[in-house]
Amino acid sequence: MQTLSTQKYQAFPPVDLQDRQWPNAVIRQPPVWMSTDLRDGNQSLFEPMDAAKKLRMFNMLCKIGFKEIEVAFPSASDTDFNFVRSLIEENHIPQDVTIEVLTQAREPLIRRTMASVRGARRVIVHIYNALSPTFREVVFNMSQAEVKAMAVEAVLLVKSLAADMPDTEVLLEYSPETFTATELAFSKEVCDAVTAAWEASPERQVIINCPATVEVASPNVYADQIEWMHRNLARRDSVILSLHPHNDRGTAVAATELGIMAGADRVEGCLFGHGERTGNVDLVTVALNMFTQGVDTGLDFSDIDTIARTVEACTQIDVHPRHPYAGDLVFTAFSGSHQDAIKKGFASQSATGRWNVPYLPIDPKDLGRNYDSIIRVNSQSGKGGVAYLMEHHYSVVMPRRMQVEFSAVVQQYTDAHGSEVGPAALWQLFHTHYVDAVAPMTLKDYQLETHAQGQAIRMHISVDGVPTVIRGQGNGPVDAAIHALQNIGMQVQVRSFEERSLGASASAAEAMACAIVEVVCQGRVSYGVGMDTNIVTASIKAIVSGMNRCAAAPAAMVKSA
Ligand SMILES: CC(=O)SCCNC(=O)CCNC(=O)[C@H](O)C(C)(C)COP(=O)(O)OP(=O)(O)OC[C@H]1O[C@@H](n2cnc3c(N)ncnc32)[C@H](O)[C@@H]1OP(=O)(O)O
Ligand SMILES: CC(C)C(=O)C(=O)O
Ligand SMILES: [Mg+2]
Repeated sequence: MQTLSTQKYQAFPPVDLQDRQWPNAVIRQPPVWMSTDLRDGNQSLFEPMDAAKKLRMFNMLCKIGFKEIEVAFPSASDTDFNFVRSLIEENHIPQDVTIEVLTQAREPLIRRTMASVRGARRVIVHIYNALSPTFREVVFNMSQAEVKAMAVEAVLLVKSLAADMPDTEVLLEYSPETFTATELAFSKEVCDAVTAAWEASPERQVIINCPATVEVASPNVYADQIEWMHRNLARRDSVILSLHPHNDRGTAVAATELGIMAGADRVEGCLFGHGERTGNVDLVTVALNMFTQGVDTGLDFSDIDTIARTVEACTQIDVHPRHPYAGDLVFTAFSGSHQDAIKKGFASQSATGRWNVPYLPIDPKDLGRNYDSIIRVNSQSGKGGVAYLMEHHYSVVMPRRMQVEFSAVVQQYTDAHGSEVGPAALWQLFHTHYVDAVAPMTLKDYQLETHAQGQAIRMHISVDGVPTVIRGQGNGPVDAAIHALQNIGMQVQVRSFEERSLGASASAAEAMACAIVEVVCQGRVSYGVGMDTNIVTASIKAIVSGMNRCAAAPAAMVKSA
């Protein structure tokens, strides 16, 4: 095996911030959200979105509630330029939404960018240049002063071009690209120069966006970097401090949350974490994390499935089934103890409305998802999940001991088949093992008569194919049937008896009565189930089913009386 050298990499140096405040902060307000799905998200697709997809995504972002949307890099292509033009000329931009456009800090690109937004009511012009030592040395071959001048000249150019567009309110955003890998003091120096060149004031704020262009350290380091900027930037009241985390280390969500705690006002990212390489921060997760802490985020993810399907259609990339909140499997519990706890949690929801269901940090209903997919049954499942599905889909409420008995049946099935068993297959198993347990004894028909002492029954049964008529009396039909069976020498008793009508969801069995009896027969105990439109017939069938199951039960499935 090849031994990799640890000399190749080095630890990121900690930020010198002795009295950091962010660890004690609590997020109580949402940040300003900015979606860059149509820019950073779009530049990283195999097939960038065409105009129709971009418009579909734009409309959805507006519907979710984003008020700032980076719609393009207009100098990159005619597609992007024309998309901005069409948004403006065809009046697609709601009054309360501000579009944003990105450009490198280069004169021709800035001019083209400004041309693209002519006529807009309000626009954020976003310029960037990389500040880190590697970029200064390797990409630009420039000194710190030259890189700083590049940023300032770009700001002055935007300012003068904006002055020629009196009908358009132009806001400035500046990003020191590669912020996380840049000396903090130098980032501040350039950002302060930008703020001054723009003549930012509390009434004319500038957005200073500090990107983790590449995530290079643990999220607490990003938080330190942001708090350092928050405390040291000049004219802080004239600055909207913004985050733009990427997810190279898989910690973009954490970095964003800590960055907000550290003083940031605004967050840029993409739905489901689309974006360059490992993606931008996932705004769905960040916002819903906040929502689960009681923060009103201003973003509406109450139909998360439609949002996910739309993003998939536009990006041609699937949302992972385990993606937080939106993945197909996130509201699914397979393992037995989880299913049991969730079932109990649902049953005990209090009137206070406070969500308190084990294993589920959010109510699936708040995302427009239903409970159907929550509990699924495979070989890791236990009685709780099986019982939940039978009750939820078919209104069959099994007594606890029956749950144990039936889950052993299901376990045998899943062990043999190795795959998930859905509600329909469970229903089939339930029929096979209980409702259809009609041998060796079968009930053909019966007649009941009411007497002063109670009821008399005459039952036509067959045992091992031999037809027999039996008779008995009792204080009710079930009691009479038991006596009829005992009268021919059958050792049978009913230990518990329950009946209920099956709900409308039991499609195959609408208006059916379901009787469940716990029968003791020949020293064995088993449950029997009878279903019929007539409640008495269902009860007698249940007794027969229980006796047949006692007769057939292998030793391992028999529980002693
Ligand atoms: C981190 C981010 O996501 S930044 C956004 C990145 N997005 C994109 O680049 C998508 C769209 N980009 C494009 O269409 C093109 O790259 C353009 C139009 C911006 C530029 O195209 P070109 O001029 O052909 O340059 P190219 O694509 O090779 O980019 C490299 C050039 O950009 C320069 N550059 C890179 N970043 C910046 C910057 N922020 N400001 C100024 N120049 C920059 C490099 O120094 C290099 O210049 P050089 O050719 O003089 O050495
Ligand atoms: C242009 C900037 C904001 C960017 O996308 C990045 O640094 O990741
Ligand atoms: Mg980016």
